[in-house]
Amino acid sequence: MEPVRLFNQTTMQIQDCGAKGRGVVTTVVVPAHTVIDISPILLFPSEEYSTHGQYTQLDHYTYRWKGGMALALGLGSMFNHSSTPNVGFQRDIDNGLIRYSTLREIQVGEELCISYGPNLWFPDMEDPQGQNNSGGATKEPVDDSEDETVESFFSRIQLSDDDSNSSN
Ligand SMILES: C[S@@+](CC[C@H](N)C(=O)[O-])C[C@H]1O[C@@H](n2cnc3c(N)ncnc32)[C@H](O)[C@@H]1O
Repeated sequence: MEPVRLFNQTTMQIQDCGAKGRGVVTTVVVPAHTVIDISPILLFPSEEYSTHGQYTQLDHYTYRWKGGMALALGLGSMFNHSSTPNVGFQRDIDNGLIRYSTLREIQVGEELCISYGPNLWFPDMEDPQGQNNSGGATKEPVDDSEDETVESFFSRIQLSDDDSNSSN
């Protein structure tokens, strides 16, 4: 696939990311803590999702949401997973939106990835030896408490630092 420039996102492109399929890549340096996308969501009520949606391609793209499962329209559905994400996201339930922001400075040509949480339903190509790399697990999308915000990301990093200090 040839990289596709987006009309509404002049600094991002969708491109082939090998075994992960399509992904989002930046064509400029993006500073840390920059909101890079706000995706409106399409809500599938719980009953409709459990009867139909979960048996379709939608199941690879939806986020857990209050009252059902949500499809992020636009760029939000194109972010691949990384266990060391460079993008965090925050659900805005009241407004039916997901906000995506960078967790660190991102360089030209880097892929933008979010964390899907601990229960992956595919083998993780970014982390083949990873402990969450259970490929084929039942999909269990992250819930609200697991949203990777800039704040939660940095507090998690802080915890890891503490852990490694204590084991030294
Ligand atoms: C929300 S979609 C992301 C966009 C998708 N790559 C596409 O081309 O439409 C999620 C799917 O992307 C693939 N994917 C995402 N992150 C991956 C990773 N780290 N390793 C392997 N596959 C990944 C998996 O097939 C997953 O079901």
